[in-house]
Amino acid sequence: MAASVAHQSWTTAVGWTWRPTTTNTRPSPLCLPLPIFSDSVNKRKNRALRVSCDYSCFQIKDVSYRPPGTKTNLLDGVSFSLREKSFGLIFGRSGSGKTTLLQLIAGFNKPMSGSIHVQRYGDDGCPNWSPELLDEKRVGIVFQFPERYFVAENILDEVIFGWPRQRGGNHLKQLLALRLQKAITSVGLTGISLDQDPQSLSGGYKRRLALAIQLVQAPDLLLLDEPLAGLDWKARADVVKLLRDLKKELTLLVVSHDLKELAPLVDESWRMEMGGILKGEPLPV
Ligand SMILES: Nc1ncnc2c1ncn2[C@@H]1O[C@H](COP(=O)(O)OP(=O)(O)OP(=O)(O)O)[C@@H](O)[C@H]1O
Repeated sequence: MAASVAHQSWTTAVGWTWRPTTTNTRPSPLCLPLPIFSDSVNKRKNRALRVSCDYSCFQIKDVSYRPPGTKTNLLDGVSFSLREKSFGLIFGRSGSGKTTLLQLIAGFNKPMSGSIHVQRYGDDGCPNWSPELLDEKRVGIVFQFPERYFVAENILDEVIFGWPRQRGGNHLKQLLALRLQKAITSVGLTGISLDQDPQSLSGGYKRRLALAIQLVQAPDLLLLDEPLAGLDWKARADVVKLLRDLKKELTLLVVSHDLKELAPLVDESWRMEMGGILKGEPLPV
C-alpha cells in the first residue's frame, strides 16, 4: 500500500490547540471582579468576549542549572516570559548556554532552582489561575541538524515512530491519523510519497519532516535549535515561511545565529551572555 495520507478524506475536525486545565480557579486578589450584567444576553456576550481574550504565557523564573558533578553554573537566574502563539528568539555567543536552556524547558534536565510554568490570563490582563507546571509532554523540540537523528526507512515510519507503544481504540487511532494528516499538511509534505527514504529528501524537506515529527504530537510550545543551520538560501527561505505559518498555530521559541532572516517573525528576543545570563534585548539587525 502506498504510504500516503494526501488523498484520503477525513470528516472529523480535531482541535489543534491545547489549553492547560486546572482545578484551582482562585482569582488574583489584585484583579477587580468583572462587571455584572442583569441582562442574560449581555452576560453571554460578555462571557464569549472573555473566552476569546484569554491567553497563556510560558514563564521561566529564576532558573539556574549546573550539570551534576560540575562546579560551574551553565544557566544563572534565567527569567523570561513568552506569550502563546508568539515567536521568541534567543541569540548569543557559542557556548553561552542557549541549548542548555532549551533542554531544560523540554524536560531533559531539571533546573537546580527556579521554575517553568504556564500562566493563564483573563481578558483584563490579570492572572486568572495559579500558574501550572509546564507539562513536558506539551513541549516539542527540534535539535540542531535533526536529520542526523532520522532512524526509519520511510517517511511515514519516521513521523509515527513511537506510536506502537500507545494503546487505544479506534478513537485514538482516528485522532492520531488526523494529527498525522494535519502535521504533514502543515509542513507542506503533501506532495511527497510517504514510502520514500527520509535521507533521499532535500535539506529543506528534511527540516520539514523534522517539524512534522514534532507537530504530530500537537505540542503547545515548539523549541527549535538553529532551524536554518546548514541549509542553502532557498531551503532557508522555505523554512522561514513555514515558521511564519506555524506561529499562527503554536508558540515558538528559537535559538539561532541567523538573526536577519528570522527578524520579521520575532515578537520577543533575548541575548544569552556567557555564564548563562539572559537579558531581554532587541535584535542587533
Ligand atoms: N553536561 C555538561 N557538562 C559540562 N559542561 C557542559 C555540559 N553540557 C554543556 N556543557 C557546556 O556548557 C556550555 C554551554 O553549552 P550550550 O550548548 O548550551 O551553548 P550554546 O549557547 O547553545 O552554544 P552554540 O551556540 O555553540 O550551540 C558549553 O561550554 C558546553 O561545553
